[in-house]
Amino acid sequence: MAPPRATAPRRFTPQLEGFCAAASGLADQHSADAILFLAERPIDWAKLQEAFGSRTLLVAADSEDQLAGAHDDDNGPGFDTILLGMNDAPVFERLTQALLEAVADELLEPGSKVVTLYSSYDPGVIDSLSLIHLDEHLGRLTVRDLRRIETKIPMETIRAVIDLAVEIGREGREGKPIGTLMVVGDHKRTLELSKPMGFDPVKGYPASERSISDAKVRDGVKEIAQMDGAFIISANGTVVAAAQHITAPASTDITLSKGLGARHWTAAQITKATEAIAVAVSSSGGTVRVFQGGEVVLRIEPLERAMTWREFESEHDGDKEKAAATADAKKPTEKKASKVRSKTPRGKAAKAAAETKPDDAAADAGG
Ligand SMILES: Nc1ncnc2c1ncn2[C@@H]1O[C@H](COP(=O)(O)OP(=O)(O)OP(=O)(O)O)[C@@H](O)[C@H]1O
Repeated sequence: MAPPRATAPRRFTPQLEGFCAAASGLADQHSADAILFLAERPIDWAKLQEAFGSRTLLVAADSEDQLAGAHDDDNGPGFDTILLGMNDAPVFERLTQALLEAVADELLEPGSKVVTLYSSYDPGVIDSLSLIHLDEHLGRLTVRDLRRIETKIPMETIRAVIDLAVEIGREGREGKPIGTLMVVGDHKRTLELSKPMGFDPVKGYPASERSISDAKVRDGVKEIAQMDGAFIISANGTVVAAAQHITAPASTDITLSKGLGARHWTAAQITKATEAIAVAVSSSGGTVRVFQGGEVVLRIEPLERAMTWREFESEHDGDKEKAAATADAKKPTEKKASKVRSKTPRGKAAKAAAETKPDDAAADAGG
């Protein structure tokens, strides 16, 4: 394990000044959307802001100590901050996580260009600069990303459901976009918080004919997804019920971005009330959002290139996690994915996105 990084304030050295100027120049030359500063200790934040002028600056760090004074509620300059808690991870993993979280918190668009400033050779000294195109960088969804969704539900089931959701979001049905909601795991409790909306098309079929690992069942799910309501899927991947109205209680400590309606609030609420994971496909745009514990933990954008489940080799424990290339990855028009873990203090931009409370959403959705 790496030693904890020092948190004594860093001097604004001529080298740091030089890197800030270089980052600003690079950002201007490439019309970058933001500059991400990976801080390892507090800094003269006012000077940092001065160095970047009106350019959008995000500050990421592993601990609150390292961000001391950088928040807008600290009488500091008020940067958007991202808390990582990945002290012993290699710098490129921390950068990736910072970018993913910035997308999750809507501080960055998934297709943004970002100049990053960080320390890679000399701990605590800013000595490196990169220009990152998020489309390319976040397009590789790793098994490790999914492992961050801590759950008892087998990864195979989660991956199969996400693959299916991504297909539904991309393809729609008969040329029309469709949205849907799939609630996975903790199905007994979820059933208690649901009621049929009418005809349940999977009722009466034996469990062996309702497994989402079966291509025919996946086709059936795509067909049924046009109907109102949610699918309830057990942890082992059996479609337990379809066209269900989820009646999970509204929770006051859920916040979602403005624009997300009843389907997404339902996903947040059912995952707050149970151990389930919910996968929502938006009918407007095909974005897939994965919810756990009442919040979005993964967002997959309907981008142009293939989504790949990349084999990931852990640098920490030597574990080699096999991600079989899915059938999806071989299809020519597949989407790319970006990953989200919402555990950061939400920044200014996210707040500016005027988050709504459940009651507002219910009103928006007409009930
Ligand atoms: N409590 C619920 N249980 C199951 N399905 C629901 C529930 N609430 C809404 N839905 C489904 O979500 C559909 C879309 O609702 P709404 O447009 O308000 O959601 P949304 O979050 O804005 O999703 P989208 O981005 O797809 O429009 C409804 O027609 C219904 O099928």
